[in-house]
Amino acid sequence: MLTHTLADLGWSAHFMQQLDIEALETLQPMRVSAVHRDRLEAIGTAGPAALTLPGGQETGAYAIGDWLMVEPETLRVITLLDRATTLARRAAGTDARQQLLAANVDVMFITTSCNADFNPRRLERYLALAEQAGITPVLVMTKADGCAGTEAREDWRARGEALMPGLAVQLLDARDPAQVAPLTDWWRKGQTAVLLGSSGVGKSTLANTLCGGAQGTGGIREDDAKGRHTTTRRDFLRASHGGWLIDTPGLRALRLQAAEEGIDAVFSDVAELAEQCRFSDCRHEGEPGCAVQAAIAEGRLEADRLRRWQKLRAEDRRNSETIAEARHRDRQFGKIVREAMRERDRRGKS
Ligand SMILES: Nc1nc2c(ncn2[C@@H]2O[C@H](COP(=O)(O)OP(=O)(O)OP(=O)(O)O)[C@@H](O)[C@H]2O)c(=O)[nH]1
Ligand SMILES: [Zn+2]
Repeated sequence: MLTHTLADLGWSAHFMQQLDIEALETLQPMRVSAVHRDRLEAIGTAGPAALTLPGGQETGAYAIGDWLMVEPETLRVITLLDRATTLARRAAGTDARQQLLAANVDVMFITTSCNADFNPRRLERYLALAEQAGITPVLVMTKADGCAGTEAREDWRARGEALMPGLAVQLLDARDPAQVAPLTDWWRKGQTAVLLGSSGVGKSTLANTLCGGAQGTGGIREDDAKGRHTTTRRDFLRASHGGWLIDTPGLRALRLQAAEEGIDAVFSDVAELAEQCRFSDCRHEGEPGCAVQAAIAEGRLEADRLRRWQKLRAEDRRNSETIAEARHRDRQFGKIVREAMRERDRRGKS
């Protein structure tokens, strides 16, 4: 059986410093590799294990990639360590609760193709998400083999690089291991990456090339309890260079929320200009002394980029407001419940 050191699994000072000597001597760190409704799967230096939760706890509070301190004999989860990074999304429908998708992610491979899939608005959303979460984004542009010549390739690269100042961009054929290998420049041994991108851009192909055929697209075949073959998807994959890839369906299409700082990081060129406007509440719509409009007039900034920044900020504000409103509603509901209980107590006493 393949065993890993803690460093192989992504352990770092961030987690170490949360522990005292006693915890280090008596408990064992393990990393969550799968979250099921009733149990967790995790990997430690002694290998993989299924873990039980302390009485009555649900697995919803845990995410793939989490670090836990576990009692070695009983395999009981004792503590969940503070995350270095968190990826979450709003639960479906009107429910504004957060659904955890992945924890302790270092790199986000934002995947698009050198064709009509390339959509700045969508890609900027993903970039803002990464920036907001403190995860390094890398733009992976697949199907570069379809480009007609070097000029076309460089054209695509330039379009990728224009999405955010300083963005790392990699053009490649997702099926070719040699072209995929440079991604490890941003994704070292023990580090954890996620794949984001729309359907058909080559995420499964990329996962396959990165992690070796068996673990990618179709999942692995396992015998279930009745001896049947079942194909299970694995969401926590080990790449050949020793990095980890979290590839869960929920992650593949994330929506933006409460990401104002992330958005401004992606549009730092526009945000910096906006700070130089004469009026601090400048709407950049023709007010005097508008540095943004001046930059557009001088050809230093694309007018489209300003529009996309404004739209994204507005969208984020809308989504974030609904969360705040939902929290308010929850508090109101809690108040009603407490009042009802007090009323019941009063009646009980009289
Ligand atoms: N020529 C070429 N084809 C590619 C490349 N990457 C992916 N493909 C092909 O594109 C198709 C879609 O790739 P997938 O890996 O299934 O895409 P996906 O992003 O996983 O799609 P979903 O599972 O729907 O999210 C497949 O036929 C791949 O073989 C590439 O870099 N070059
Ligand atoms: Zn302005």
